[in-house]
Amino acid sequence: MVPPLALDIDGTLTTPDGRVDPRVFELLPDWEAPVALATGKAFPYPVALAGFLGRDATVIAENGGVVHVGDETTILGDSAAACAVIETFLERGGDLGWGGDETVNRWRETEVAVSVDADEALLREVAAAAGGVEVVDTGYAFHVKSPDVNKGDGLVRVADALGVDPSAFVAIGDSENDVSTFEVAGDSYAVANADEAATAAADVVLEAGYMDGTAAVLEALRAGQDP
Ligand SMILES: O=C(O)COP(=O)(O)O
Ligand SMILES: [Mg+2]
Repeated sequence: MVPPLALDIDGTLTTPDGRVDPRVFELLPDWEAPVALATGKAFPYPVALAGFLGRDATVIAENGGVVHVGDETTILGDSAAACAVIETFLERGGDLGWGGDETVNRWRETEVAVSVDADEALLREVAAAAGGVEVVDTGYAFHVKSPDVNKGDGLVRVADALGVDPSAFVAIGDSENDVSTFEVAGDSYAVANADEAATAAADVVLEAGYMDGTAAVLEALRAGQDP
């Protein structure tokens, strides 16, 4: 029997150049246990991925700000403090770095994502002065979010709704926004490209990066082996 999964998306189910690795579509559609997609991306992205996998949308989005399980969506984060920080950041000459009519934040409900090419020092200075927010660096974006939500708490909520012990989950991820998931899941794996925080928090650091690492874990679990 395979375990339930908590899977990060960027850096974990993707290739180094940011594509969804095709093995995602071989390994996950028929996974015979819940698969929670736990991501910093805005809510529609993991919902779409789950849909294209032919699976129920079991989703922790926006770093835990939005959780969807069964037929219920719960908004846990509050974007007010993050939006105030972004307003000041922009007033002080900062730029989100996504270009014109960007789609990174268009459907984001509880936090604001800023490009890794943006002025990090200014963003952190404004965030620290305002308080009530944290800046999380996923390697793909800086997320200005409420410190009161995270993927791990989202996973507890998902597990409760599914009637599964959170420690039954196997988690795989690559960055500091996965640390809370690793703390909740029974077994945690950091892919080889993981940042320092994820590497330190994981039970196991994989030899292979991106989906090469993730696929190795999933294939072993499917074969009933210890990854
Ligand atoms: O949205 C990001 O910055 C990273 O997304 P991830 O949590 O799926 O890696
Ligand atoms: Mg990631």
